[in-house]
Amino acid sequence: MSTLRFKALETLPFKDFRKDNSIEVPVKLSELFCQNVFSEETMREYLTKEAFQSILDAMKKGTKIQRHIADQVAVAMKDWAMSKGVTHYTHWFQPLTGSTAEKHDSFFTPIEGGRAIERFSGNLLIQQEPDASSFPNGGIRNTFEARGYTAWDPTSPAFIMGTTLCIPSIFISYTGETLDYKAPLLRALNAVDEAATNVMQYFDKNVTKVTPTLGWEQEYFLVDSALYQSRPDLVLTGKTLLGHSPAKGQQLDDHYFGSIPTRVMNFMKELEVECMKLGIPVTTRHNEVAPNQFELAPMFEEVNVAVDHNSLLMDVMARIAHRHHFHILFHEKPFAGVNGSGKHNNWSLATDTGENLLSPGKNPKKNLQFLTFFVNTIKAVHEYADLLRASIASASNDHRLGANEAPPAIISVFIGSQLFRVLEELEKVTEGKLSPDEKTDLKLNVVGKIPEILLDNTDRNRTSPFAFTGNKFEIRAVGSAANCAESMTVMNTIAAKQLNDFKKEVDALIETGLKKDEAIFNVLREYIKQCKNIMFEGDGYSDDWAKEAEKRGLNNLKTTPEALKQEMDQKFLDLYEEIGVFTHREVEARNEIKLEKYSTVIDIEARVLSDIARNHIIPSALKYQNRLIENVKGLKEIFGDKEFKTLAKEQMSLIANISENVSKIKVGVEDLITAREAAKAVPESQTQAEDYCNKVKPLFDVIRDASDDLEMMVDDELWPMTKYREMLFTR
Ligand SMILES: NC(=O)CC[C@H](N)C(=O)O
Repeated sequence: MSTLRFKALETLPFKDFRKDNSIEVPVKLSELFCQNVFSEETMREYLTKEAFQSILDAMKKGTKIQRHIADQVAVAMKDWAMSKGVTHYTHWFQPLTGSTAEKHDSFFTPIEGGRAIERFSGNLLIQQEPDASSFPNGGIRNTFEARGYTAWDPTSPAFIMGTTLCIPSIFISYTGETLDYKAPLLRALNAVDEAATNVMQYFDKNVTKVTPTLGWEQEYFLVDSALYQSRPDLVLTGKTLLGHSPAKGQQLDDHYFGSIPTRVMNFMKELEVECMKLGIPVTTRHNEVAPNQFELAPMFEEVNVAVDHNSLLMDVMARIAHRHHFHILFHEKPFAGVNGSGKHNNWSLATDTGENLLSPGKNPKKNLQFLTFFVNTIKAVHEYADLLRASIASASNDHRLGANEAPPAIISVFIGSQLFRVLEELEKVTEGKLSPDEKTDLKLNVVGKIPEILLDNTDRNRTSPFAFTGNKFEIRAVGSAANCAESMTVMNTIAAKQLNDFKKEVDALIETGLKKDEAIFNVLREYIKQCKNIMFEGDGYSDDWAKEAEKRGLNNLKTTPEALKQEMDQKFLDLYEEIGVFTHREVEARNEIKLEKYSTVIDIEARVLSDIARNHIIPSALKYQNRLIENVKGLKEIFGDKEFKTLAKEQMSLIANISENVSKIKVGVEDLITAREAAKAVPESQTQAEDYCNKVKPLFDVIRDASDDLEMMVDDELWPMTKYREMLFTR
């Protein structure tokens, strides 16, 4: 028993340090809230009135911060941070690598006479110039203009991690193109603010700002770190590339919402304390459906801050997990045969007068307002479904979509049968002017009924990629490893475009002499007719739905390369330019980056799988086969030619079976290597990704099937790979 698997398992027998790693948690978590954040309250304390007002204006109205104010803010930030033991600062940003980036610089500055001081200035706060040549740029940056800039985003508060002051920032190229997730998101958020505020003038002239909100739900797996280290596939790819499913998985539904294992609870508690200090308002924790799968969710926040908080959280989670001897898996499908992990994005729009625009109100006017934003959102998804699909595309999410409570790749909208009936009523609204009777009927019996309906809206559909859940839309298709900024940029861009179009159409009807409400009803009626085909209430996994969706003209972009190809449609390029979110060049660059990433991920998986198959699986299978051969030989020696044939029948069939699977693996690996090399040599990224998807990836199954069969034959004591049972049920 010399394999890594057994060494890892030996460390497990629940040594005390693994069991009791609990920390003291104050009863009032609220006391910790924002302790490490340069929050509004802290700013009020540390800044002059003028500087404080200027930051508030920047946050709320997007006004520019003047240089002398930035200097004051920098000094205040430094003083506050130093009072908490901070020595360094960093522009904290989110490049297209998928993780966060930080380069720490010290406040320490030598001055004349062998002396030194701690210094931080407005210049350094506003802009940094990281050596950025190694970040993904999709060909935007040539090496001769390799500089990139990070610029302070005053709309997301600075925070302290360890002994470093982190300043949320955007990341752009020397030539001004965005190279991160935040910069385009901010553009999309501004666009939807403007569009929604304009539409709100029909309903409430006091509204001067609309802020999109996001509440994400983060699903994840925890695996004992020793077991994790024993699986080269988990370490190098974040997922298991082989492994027979255990007899017991999630069939009994006994993990979901079950009592949280002590060691996990200790991890969660420490995590929550850290989140509180960082101002991440986490409120919910529970066991998810798959064994060793969990979820954490905060209160919703403004989208920009929510996105930053999610990126920050993922970083913090990984670190705290290590302290509890866990490794956290954010991969969307680390284990075959059980649920994968999503990051459902709950999206809505909030006004500066305190209203949620996707929540129906107390009177017919408010309900028409609700319907306006509700129908426009559905219409936006209808028009730009493929873009939404592309925003959630990744090699890892491909494994998750379409099974185990994750939605399929066909984008549809679920609103529940009762709201669906309301829309059907609205479809019947008369064209042009409405009679007084019809108006009253609409007010009382259709629009007026909405609040009641929603009170009773218990419909849930876990197979829907985009579901209305009473006062928000839940984008269920987003993967657990994704940066929510991607889907949020698309969501807010398409909502902005749709609301702009709506405003134009309603205004045009008002010009022809219709009353405002009549004009709105008329436009909504047409929208409902146009986008009915994207609404679907049934089972998203059924073959019937795939057929029906095709009839309805909805795309079923099953794989990332298909989705990314669609992203380059002229309609989408024009949309981005019109709303001012991306230039054509930026979209092309991002598309290129995603394609390259896809191919690279599959390439790495192919290599890891080949290595494991040849260096771990085949040798162990042969070792066991040799044992069997020895056994057969022994039987022959003892019992003689005739009798041994009956006695050794099982062993001989096993020997043959092992050989068959070993050859399948051997041939599979050879084919995989050939296909991988061919795909690697393809120069054009789209074709290359398609080759990796269609010619390389399918070969994984051949190897995996043979290996998983062997796992069931080979003596447990000789099997080198830590088993699913061990990874999923060690807590
Ligand atoms: N209960 C749930 O909502 C499960 C969701 C599922 N884990 C997903 O992949 O999205």
